[in-house]
Amino acid sequence: MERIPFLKMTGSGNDFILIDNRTGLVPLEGCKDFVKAVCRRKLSAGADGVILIENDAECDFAWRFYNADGSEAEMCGNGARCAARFAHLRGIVSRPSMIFRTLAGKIQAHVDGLRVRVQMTPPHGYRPNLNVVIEDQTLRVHAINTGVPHVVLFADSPKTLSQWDVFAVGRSLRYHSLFAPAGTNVNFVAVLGPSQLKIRTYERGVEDETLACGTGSIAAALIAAAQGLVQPPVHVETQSGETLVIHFHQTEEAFDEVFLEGDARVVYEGLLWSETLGSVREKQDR
Ligand SMILES: N[C@@H](CCC[C@H](N)C(=O)O)C(=O)O
Repeated sequence: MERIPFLKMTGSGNDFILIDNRTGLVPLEGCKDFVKAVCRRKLSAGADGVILIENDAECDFAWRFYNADGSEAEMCGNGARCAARFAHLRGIVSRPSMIFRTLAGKIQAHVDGLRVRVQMTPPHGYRPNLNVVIEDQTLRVHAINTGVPHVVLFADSPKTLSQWDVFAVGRSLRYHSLFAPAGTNVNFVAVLGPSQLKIRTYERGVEDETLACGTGSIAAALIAAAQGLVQPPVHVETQSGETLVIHFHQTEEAFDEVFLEGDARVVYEGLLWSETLGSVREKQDR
């Protein structure tokens, strides 16, 4: 394999490896192993996911988004913000406004320096007030699909939120039969004010708590609004300490005009060497 140029970017603590794949440097078939290898922290560049920028006949570009475990996801809000800034920085799209294709649908984005705002596809599959039994406790959760599936649980206070065992509870809900076969991302949320939330997210495909999740923050804002707890625009404080802003219109039947806004930063640029990928693969195979 040749050396592959990439940018490492972070969307509020959700980190990604972005590759301009318009010439097919990374073959899409069988790229699960490649993704798993490059996302392994300490053994490679390490990231929550990989974004491949591809050609598209109709949009400015298309993307393929992969979680760290190699699974492909329909959407990623923080990744979408990084992809838009990457496309602008790399001259793939010279205009600050662009449209790109994802498996969830077309995404419009606007880049203003570090700040990127993306318009999301319409949320669907809202299932409020589900009582879910895990081990000896019954949890009240609310489900929604904001491009990928999410559930939201509300904590009584920021202190309760900080004490929650996000890994254990998140993992139990992620694999709960109620959300099978796709599984779900799991968001733990505290209300801080009339337009302010704090969030912790267990991410499907990373299989751990991440420092931020864009579609999860949107799910939290929409569900909190539906429950009468907040009003837009909603500021969501993530585990990285950075804040995401969620804009939307709420009607009696639906939410529309849903936007996610926040910073998308470049951490470094580099070349992936195949020797690293090879050694990681050998270790995984053992
Ligand atoms: N972190 C992302 C969501 C990425 C996809 C997710 N892990 C899944 O597989 O559903 C975001 O910022 O939205």
